Amino acid sequence: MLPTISSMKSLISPPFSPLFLHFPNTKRFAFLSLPSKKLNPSNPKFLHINPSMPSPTLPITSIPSRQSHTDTTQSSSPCGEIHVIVGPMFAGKTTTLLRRIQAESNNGRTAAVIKSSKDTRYGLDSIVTHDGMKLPCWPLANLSSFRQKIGTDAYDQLDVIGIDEAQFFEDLYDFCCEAADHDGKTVIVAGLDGDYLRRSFGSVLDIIPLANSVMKLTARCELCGKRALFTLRKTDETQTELIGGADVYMPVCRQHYVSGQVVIETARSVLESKKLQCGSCT
Ligand SMILES: Nc1ncnc2c1ncn2[C@@H]1O[C@H](COP(=O)(O)OP(=O)(O)O)[C@@H](O)[C@H]1O
Ligand SMILES: Cc1cn([C@H]2C[C@H](O)[C@@H](COP(=O)(O)O)O2)c(=O)[nH]c1=O
Ligand SMILES: [Zn+2]
Repeated sequence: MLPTISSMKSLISPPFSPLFLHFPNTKRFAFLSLPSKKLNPSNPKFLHINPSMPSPTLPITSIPSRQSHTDTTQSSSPCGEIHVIVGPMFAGKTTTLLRRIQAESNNGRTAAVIKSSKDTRYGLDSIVTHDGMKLPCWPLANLSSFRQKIGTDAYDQLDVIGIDEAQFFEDLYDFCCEAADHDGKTVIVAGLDGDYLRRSFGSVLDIIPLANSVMKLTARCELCGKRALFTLRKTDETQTELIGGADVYMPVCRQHYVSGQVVIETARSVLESKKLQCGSCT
């Protein structure tokens, strides 16, 4: 069963700033406020996205190990990286982003995480996964405001920038170019590749040519348990951007996406013809 917001609160210990810089005698990984059982590397959930979920479908390339990271402090010209995590809703994108950020932080790198301020589901200043893991973040309307929001000095000291809900940022491409190519940051981006109609969503697919690695995750089809590649919208709303969770969306396999869309579209046209008939009665 998914945790409710109130039960999630009991998992949360949020006294941390979204950005932890070099504090003497302070381990920088402390800034993650995850349930401790999930932070324990001996817990199988730590190493695998979720035993209840299928493993990721073939990554185009896998995210490289820490050893392969360029040490930007040794280099005269900064050399950043871009890693992209995509998939339908409930696939574990936020979970993966969060674990990756934690791993970077454990390796002594300084990290900050950004999410879109459009998503106010769990309060503005936290990223929360569908199963209740949480970390502080910078809620922003656009990425170009990030440097000014955290301050230039803090930005310069950052090694790693995580971006969640990347589909909502119009300036994703320019920000990633600038951060990785010019500023030497490692940028880890998580977002939906497709919307509920399986159309390319925002600029997520545009940054694939910039990326060091791309990982497509899958969820479990809510109707048959097979790998879910797509997100089905259960309501009749048609705008592209519609914030919601399991109340509005469900992960589905290809077969159930197609049959689900047929059901939803048939229901919609029946309702519309009923409305028309009613209108002609009066
Ligand atoms: N149909 C579902 N409804 C609600 N939660 C789900 C569903 N399927 C999987 N989950 C949970 O969501 C978790 C993934 O959450 P999260 O990392 O926030 O995914 P994403 O960012 O891809 O939407 C899974 O580990 C699982 O516990
Ligand atoms: C498919 C689809 C999703 N959205 C919204 C719904 C959620 O608020 C986010 C996705 O969150 P997650 O971390 O990937 O679970 O995007 C939307 O606005 N339009 C869509 O078509
Ligand atoms: Zn299915």
